Amino acid sequence: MRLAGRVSAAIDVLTEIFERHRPASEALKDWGKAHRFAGSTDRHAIGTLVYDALRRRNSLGFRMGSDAPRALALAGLRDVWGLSTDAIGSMAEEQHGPGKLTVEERTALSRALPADLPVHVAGDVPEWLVASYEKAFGPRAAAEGAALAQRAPVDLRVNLLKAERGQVLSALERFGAIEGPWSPLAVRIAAPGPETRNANVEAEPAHGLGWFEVQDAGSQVAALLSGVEPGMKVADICAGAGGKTLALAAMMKNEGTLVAHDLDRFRLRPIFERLTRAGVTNCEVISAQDKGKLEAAGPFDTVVIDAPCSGSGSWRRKPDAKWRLTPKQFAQRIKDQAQVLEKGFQLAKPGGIILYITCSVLPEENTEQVAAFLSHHKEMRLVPYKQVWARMIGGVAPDSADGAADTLVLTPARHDTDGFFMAVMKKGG
Ligand SMILES: C[S@@+](CC[C@H](N)C(=O)[O-])C[C@H]1O[C@@H](n2cnc3c(N)ncnc32)[C@H](O)[C@@H]1O
Repeated sequence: MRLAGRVSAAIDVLTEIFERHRPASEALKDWGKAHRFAGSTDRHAIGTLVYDALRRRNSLGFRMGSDAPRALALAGLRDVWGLSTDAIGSMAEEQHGPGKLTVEERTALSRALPADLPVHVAGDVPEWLVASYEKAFGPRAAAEGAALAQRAPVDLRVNLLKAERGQVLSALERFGAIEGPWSPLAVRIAAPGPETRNANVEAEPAHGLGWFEVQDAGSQVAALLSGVEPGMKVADICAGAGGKTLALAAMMKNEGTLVAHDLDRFRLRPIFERLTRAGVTNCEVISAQDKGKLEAAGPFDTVVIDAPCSGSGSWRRKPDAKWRLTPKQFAQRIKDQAQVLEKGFQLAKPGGIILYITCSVLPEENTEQVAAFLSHHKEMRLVPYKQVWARMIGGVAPDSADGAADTLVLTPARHDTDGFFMAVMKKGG
């Protein structure tokens, strides 16, 4: 396929996503199934344009005066792919292309945008969340939003139960793998562009051997700040597919007890295969159907709560979720977090640690949630994250993106990771 055909396909996929409220990944998969003639390079380029347009829906829509699929795709070619208006115009008129540009489209594609764009446009943030962004980041709200609207690299966590970082770097040399930021276990592969294919690292023998897992460097830091050590009794009570669980098991060197639990047994399902591949031998998986079993396994030295959240810190990777989130869902997540924090409190032993994590940058889910929890539990206190960082990671800990002294917000703009929040809390003692 030539670019013209790929752009038309991207417009069709965006239409499907908007009109039928489909997740982008599913809409793209279905398009591929229905157009078997398209090769993997075509599918990759179409997917790249779809995701680029979704990440920057507000700013691209502002440029065009419309956020219709065609407008977003054309503006994406201009603002993200760097094509000139003339190049877009010629492409559009080719066979299978999206059709001749109108005079209005040409004007919109050629104009310079004003410097003082509102935050929801400059930062590609849903308008109803601007107040939250400003609460977190003050005058840097737009810059933080804009960084969350860029393509993201692929980060891997080296599994020390099976390999060293040097081995993984060598195994993935042809993908241009380099050391990732902050975590001593992080390996990074640069974000792919339209012409550079995604590194399908999970198809590599080194992945099959359990040498690494795909995990953002920020998520790796979150696991490290749990402070867990070999021999401890640890519960990961929102384990999902086990991203943090695997990291915790490696930190424990398979010594001690690790319990992985999740309310949703379907989310938990992939954990079994992942634990086996990673060589984890000290983990017991307890689903919500095993009534009373989690409580009976406690109390725990450390309870890790990787809480359900808006996912705002992952919007580089799941940009459609950014526009799908509703105030009602957001309010529900906040209630869920309060509930799971209570559960964690019950499970932690006196003197134990609770690590509260979200993959969000929004204060309602982060500092405000923790403040509410601490106000109900006078025996809980925050352990400044820099103390734990010094012990577990070493070197100078970065400042939190929201300026907080004791809790840490990592962001793409400030730390070159996905957005994450972590609060380490101690129960009495
Ligand atoms: C952010 S995801 C976990 C991601 C996972 N820890 C990882 O690293 O891949 C949050 C999880 O919390 C689970 N969850 C929500 N409410 C819960 C509750 N009250 N108790 C336990 N798990 C809960 C959800 O099913 C979801 O799998």
